[in-house]
Amino acid sequence: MTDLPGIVVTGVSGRMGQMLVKTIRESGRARLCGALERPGHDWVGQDLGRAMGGAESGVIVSDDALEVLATCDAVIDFTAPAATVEFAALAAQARIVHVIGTTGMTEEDIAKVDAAAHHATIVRAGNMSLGVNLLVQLTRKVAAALDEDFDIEVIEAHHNQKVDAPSGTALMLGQAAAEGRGVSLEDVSDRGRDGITGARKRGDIGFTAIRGGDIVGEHDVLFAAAGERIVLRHMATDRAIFARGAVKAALWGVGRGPGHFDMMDVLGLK
Ligand SMILES: NC(=O)C1=CN([C@@H]2O[C@H](COP(=O)(O)OP(=O)(O)OC[C@H]3O[C@@H](n4cnc5c(N)ncnc54)[C@H](O)[C@@H]3O)[C@@H](O)[C@H]2O)C=CC1
Ligand SMILES: O=C(O)C1=N[C@H](C(=O)O)C[C@H](O)C1
Repeated sequence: MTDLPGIVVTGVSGRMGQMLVKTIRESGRARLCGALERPGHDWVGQDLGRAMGGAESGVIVSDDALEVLATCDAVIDFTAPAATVEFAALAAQARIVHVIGTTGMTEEDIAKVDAAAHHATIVRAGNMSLGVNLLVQLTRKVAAALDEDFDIEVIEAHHNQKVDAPSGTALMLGQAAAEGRGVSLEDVSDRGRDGITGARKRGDIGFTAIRGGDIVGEHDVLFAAAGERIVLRHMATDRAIFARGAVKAALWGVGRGPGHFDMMDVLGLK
C-alpha cells in the first residue's frame, strides 16, 4: 500500500478538493499523502476524515505546503490562480508532479507556471474530463471543415458559485475552433455583448456564460449558418469525471521528468 504514488490534494475543503480525496481513496492506484488548505481556513489542524463529516482518517489538514509537498510524488490543485502560481513554484522546488485544474489564470500566471515547468512535471487543463477533451478535437475538425458562412458561438453554463467567465473549457473550445479556422482567437473573440452592439461580425467566435443553481458544467459549440445549425455538446453531471482525469494525470506524470503538459498528452489524443 505504501509503495503506491503519494498524492497531496490542495484546496481540500473545496467542491473539487473533496471529490479528489474520494477519487484517490477509491482508485486503488494512489495513496492520499497530504491535505492542504489556505492559512486561516477552519479545517487546518483538523483530521481530514472528521472535517469531511466521516470517520477519523489519520490525515491532518495542513497549511504548510512546503513541508507536505516534500513528502509526496504529486499535488493536485483545483484552487485559485494566485495560489496555483505559488504551488507551481513549490512543486518545482520539490521536483514533483503538479496537476493544475484551476481556471481563470492570466497570461502572466501561465508564464510563471511555464517557468516552474523547468523543474516540475506540470499537467494543466481547463477541463480534465475525457469527454471534453474529445469535444475539443471534434470542434477543431468541424471548424476546419466549415467556412465563415458558419458563425461559431461557445455557450457554457455553470453553478452560481463559479467566479471566472468564460469557463476554462469554453476558452479551450474557442481556441480549438480558432485553430481549425487558422485564425488567432485573440483577433476574433467576442466576449461581452450588451446594448446596441451592431450586427455580428463575420468570422467572430462568440462566448456566452450562464450561471445558476448547481449546474456542474455544460458546454455547447454552435455552428450556425443560413438554413442549418450544428451543435456539439458536452454535459457534466458529476464532478467525478474531472477528479478521475486529474488522478490519471498525476499517475501519468510520476517519473516522467519536467515539462508543461496538458490532458491531450495524458489521454494520447495529440
Ligand atoms: N480543470 C477542470 O477539469 C476543472 C476545473 N475547475 C476549477 O477548479 C477551481 C476550483 O473549483 P471549485 O472546487 O469548484 O472551487 P471551491 O471554491 O469549492 O474550492 C477552492 C478551494 O481552494 C482553496 N484555496 C484557495 N487558496 C488556497 C491556498 N493558497 N492554499 C490552499 N487552498 C486554497 C479554497 O479555500 C477552497 O477550499 C476553479 O478554478 C474551477 O474553475 C473545477 C472543476 C473542473
Ligand atoms: O468551476 C467549475 O465548476 C468548472 N470549471 C472548469 C471550467 O472553467 O471550465 C471545468 C468545469 O466546467 C467545471
